[in-house]
Amino acid sequence: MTPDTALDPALPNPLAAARAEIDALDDALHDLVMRRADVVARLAASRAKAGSPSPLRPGREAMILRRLLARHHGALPAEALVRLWREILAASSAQQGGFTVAVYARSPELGRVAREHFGSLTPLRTLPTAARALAAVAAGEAQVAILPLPEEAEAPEEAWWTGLDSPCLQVIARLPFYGAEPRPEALALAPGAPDPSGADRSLLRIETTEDRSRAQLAGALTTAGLASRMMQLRRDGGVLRALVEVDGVLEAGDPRLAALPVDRALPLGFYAVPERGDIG
Ligand SMILES: O=C(O)C(=O)C[C@]1(C(=O)O)C=C[C@@H](O)C=C1
Repeated sequence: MTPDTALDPALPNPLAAARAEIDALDDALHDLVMRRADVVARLAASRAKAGSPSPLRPGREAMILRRLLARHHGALPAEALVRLWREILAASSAQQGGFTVAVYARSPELGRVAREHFGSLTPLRTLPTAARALAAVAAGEAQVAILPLPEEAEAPEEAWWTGLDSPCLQVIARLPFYGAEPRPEALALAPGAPDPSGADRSLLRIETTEDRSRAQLAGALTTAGLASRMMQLRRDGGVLRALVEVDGVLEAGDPRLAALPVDRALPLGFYAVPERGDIG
């Protein structure tokens, strides 16, 4: 079967011929999807991932999507490819026991971002605050929390990162993973460490009781080998807290943290750098 840009007018019924070709392709796709699910079933039965709170591996998912996007061509929009695979990956997690997602949908768009990422069948629980979503995960009622990406201008009570109890809960993904359309962004948090994707960024909370300027903190971070891509500052009583984004994977025990002249430097997790491709 050679791909063509037009139906073949030489055929007695070009529409029927194209539909027969689509039916054959659907059967081949269906066979492959069923084969993929068999491999996932073997993976689940092998207990290779036993003991983890959920089957979700966002770093591995990011690697799969990046690889497919890099080889993608033709008429199917890349965004449609990602939507198809998000459903496949969600179904694959469901096959392995699944998980529930607690969403602080500060805006309806954020709920939509969560739904698109986790597919149409993953249970989503919408909660009225970030604290309630985090508490649902801490209590085991959900395995993943979706919270708005922090912004410096937001009200103090919205700044959930200032009290995040890491490493009990860590940032594991940034949503949406793909798409050029402006949408509110979210972070996914879960118990346990995230899995690296090969192109990641980490979040770090630093705390100090000394009065430091943004430039002083940025300088100290650079000296320690942790040049910040983004920094948000909060002053609360006598404590200055900064949320810092750095390139790469930063985990507890990293020697660069000990070099920082602050009272506390707490890694909050990391996420696969989203693919911001053009949507044709
Ligand atoms: O690789 C795994 O650990 C899997 O569980 C398989 C798989 C997949 O379907 O490719 C499913 C869910 C994970 O989030 C990542 C990948």
